[in-house]
Amino acid sequence: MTATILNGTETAAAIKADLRTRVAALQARGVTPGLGTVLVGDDPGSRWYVNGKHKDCAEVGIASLRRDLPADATQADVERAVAELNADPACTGYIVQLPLPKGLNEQRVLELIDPDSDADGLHPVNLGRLVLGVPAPLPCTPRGIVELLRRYHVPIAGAEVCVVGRGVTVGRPLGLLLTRRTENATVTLCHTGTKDLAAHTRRADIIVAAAGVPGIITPGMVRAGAAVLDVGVSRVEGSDGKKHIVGDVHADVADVAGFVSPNPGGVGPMTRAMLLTNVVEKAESAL
Ligand SMILES: Nc1nc(=O)c2c([nH]1)NC[C@@H]1CN(c3ccc(C(=O)N[C@@H](CCC(=O)O)C(=O)O)cc3)C=[N+]21
Repeated sequence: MTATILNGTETAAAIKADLRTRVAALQARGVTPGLGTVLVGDDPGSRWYVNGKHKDCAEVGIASLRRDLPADATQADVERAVAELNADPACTGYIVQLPLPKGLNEQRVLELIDPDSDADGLHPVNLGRLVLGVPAPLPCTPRGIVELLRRYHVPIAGAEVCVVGRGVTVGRPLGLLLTRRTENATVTLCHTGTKDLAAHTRRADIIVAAAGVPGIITPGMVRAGAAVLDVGVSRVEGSDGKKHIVGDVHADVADVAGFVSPNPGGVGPMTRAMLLTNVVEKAESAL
């Protein structure tokens, strides 16, 4: 079997085209949604992600509010940037790019974000709302995964989903999202401490690999025809001495699976599209 590619780049482009129309409708009513970012330091990866988010905003018509702080910014500096964005009426929602440089109290910063300005859906109050089933901005990567599956008509309701990874940005909230009544999947949440990982993945209709362990999902662990989504982001040095991004899914899985998400070009672009969606939805709901 050669798998159908779950093309996140193409799907994200379609979502952005739809958002452009919705932003134009908002602007016609005098509302311009704004996305804020707080970036601390000069980690090239973080800088690249934040630049990408502002490029996306420009494409869709969302205003960009950027707070770039130097690597030696103090806890008070970061907290001031957060307080400014909380108070800025032009800021529909914002994110604090993670990880923050060492020495800064990340948890404290995240808790200072106004939950109603949290574009990431990662504030403790919004994660709590997800647990309770109360409307809230949804975490972008889990939402992007569900949206990608939907657009390729991969059945979710009643499906056995094996999530590999218990991280706060992907695995854990994805389990919560997929088990809501509206998604109605059965989820097994595995992680690097799972005794017999293959026994769990082999039963799954959908495998989401978000452990951050290169190649942890091999062809023998995948049921024929299953959907396999690769969310792993590991930077490893190639034979050319350059750093490359490698995912959690072995390339040969595409010979067994029914659907695979490429990496890059799969869940990453969907994450960005869902961040924009959260901002546009918030602006629409405030009308
Ligand atoms: N507050 C916060 N919110 C985040 O959502 C957040 C964060 N911090 N910190 C870092 C992670 C990582 N992340 C990615 C988003 C898009 C791609 C993406 O679009 N990747 C492309 C290109 C990858 C490449 O070539 O480097 C792709 O997968 O095709 C990747 C990674 C969001 N994160």
